[in-house]
Amino acid sequence: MMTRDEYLMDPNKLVQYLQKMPNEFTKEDLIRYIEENGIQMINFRYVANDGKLKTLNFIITDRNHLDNILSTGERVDGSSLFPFIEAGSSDLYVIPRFKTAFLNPFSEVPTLDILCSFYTAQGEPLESAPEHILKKAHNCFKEKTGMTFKAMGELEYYIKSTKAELYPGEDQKGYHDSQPFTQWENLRREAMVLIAQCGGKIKYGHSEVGNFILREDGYEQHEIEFIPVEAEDAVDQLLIGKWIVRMLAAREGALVSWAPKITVGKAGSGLHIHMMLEKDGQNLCVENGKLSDTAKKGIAGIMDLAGPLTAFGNTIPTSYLRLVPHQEAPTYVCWGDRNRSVLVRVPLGWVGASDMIKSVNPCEPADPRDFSSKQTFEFRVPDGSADIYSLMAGLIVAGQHGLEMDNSLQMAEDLYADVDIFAPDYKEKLDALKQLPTCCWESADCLLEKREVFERNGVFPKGSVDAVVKNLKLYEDNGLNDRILGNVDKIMEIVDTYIHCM
Ligand SMILES: NC(=O)CC[C@H](N)C(=O)O
Repeated sequence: MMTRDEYLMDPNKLVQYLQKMPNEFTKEDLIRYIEENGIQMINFRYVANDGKLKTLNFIITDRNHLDNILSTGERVDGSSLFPFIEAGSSDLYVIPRFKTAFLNPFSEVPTLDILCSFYTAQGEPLESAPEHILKKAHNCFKEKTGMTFKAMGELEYYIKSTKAELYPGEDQKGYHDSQPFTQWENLRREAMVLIAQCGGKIKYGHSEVGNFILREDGYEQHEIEFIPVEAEDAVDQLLIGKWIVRMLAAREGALVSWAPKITVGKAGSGLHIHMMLEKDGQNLCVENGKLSDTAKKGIAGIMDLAGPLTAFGNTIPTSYLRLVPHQEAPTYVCWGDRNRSVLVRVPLGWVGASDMIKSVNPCEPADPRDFSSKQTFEFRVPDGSADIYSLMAGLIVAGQHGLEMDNSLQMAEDLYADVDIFAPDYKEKLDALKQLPTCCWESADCLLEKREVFERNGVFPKGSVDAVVKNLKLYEDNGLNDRILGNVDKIMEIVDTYIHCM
């Protein structure tokens, strides 16, 4: 086994150490690591209200300066980062979270990046910062339920292809394509390596359904999926993942888009979130080989708040072009197993998998417990326009809401759909189901209607719900919503001009 010292002296081992002992990593460890590994720069990275990754560079020339920034963070202009902060009293502090440190894979000189939290000039956490809201939501969840909320995201994106003359793939049939039918597998693989080096836990990567080969400037769709970790880490990993994919694409002169929909009638890009509820290291989503009541209650909470959750997860007009039937995106509030037409999907249960494995590899009988530990439930509504910190906080609130509601199990039973909900013989049941909002305005109204649930226990401060609502309503007020929804044939140009999403 490597010792703490050996880990800290090897630049490539930093991530492994931090994953083992994240909370024991001190400022002294960091300084030692920086000095022993010849780190020349530090980047503070943070996310304010627009969901974008921000950067502040420091060059390390003097030990006192280094000690200083690590101890007290740095002052920044809050009014340029958060719309609700006034220029008159705008100073904020960004304080590095040591356990998030990673070696920047793109820097010219050895550089350490550290994610930061926002604090006020009085030294209090900035209540309305999404990262802080997420922490509050998770702490409250842990305290009230005794469980840990784990999650992982699926990053779906389009990347612009150059014309593939030799091996054009088939339009909208890109799922799990291999090179050379897909042009950007290398970039995806490189991204996976770099994300892992920066601390991301990845499950797999593959090419997705949506590829447009009929256009001169075709697009290919890809996906990178993570492994469940604590909610805060899951979000940090998605943030870094998006940044790495975009950086690699920029290096190739290729455009990456997280836009929810780039052509109507073709596959959109989602940001599905899988969730898992854990206690003492045990996944509580499975009980006696079946989906547990705990998981069903969590699912009910998410269904009950599905409308308001779109306010955090589907934040731009094109988000609502994605939520249409027959495109593997949800439109109605219901849940099911293995079913991609529903709002919450319970992926393939692994009950019985032990026999399956034994029959393929006779000498490797599988332990069924290994499979039940993987069980998650997946919220399929969000897309790349999500402010992922607020969205995750919202999901935690919704999960807790479901565990506390009296009628959760009844609701789960009533809203269970075991078939394709768009099949003709399901019509009557379909008509009885609640629909998701169809534009930003409606999602803002849904959030306003349920704001009390999100504001409960002080998780979302009042001003932050208002800021989310204001942003959503702006699209109607400035006419962008009408321009997009009234010109769906031109959506590509409009999307190109305005929105490629965080
Ligand atoms: N395989 C899938 O689940 C595809 C999802 C789909 N691209 C979406 O918009 O959500």
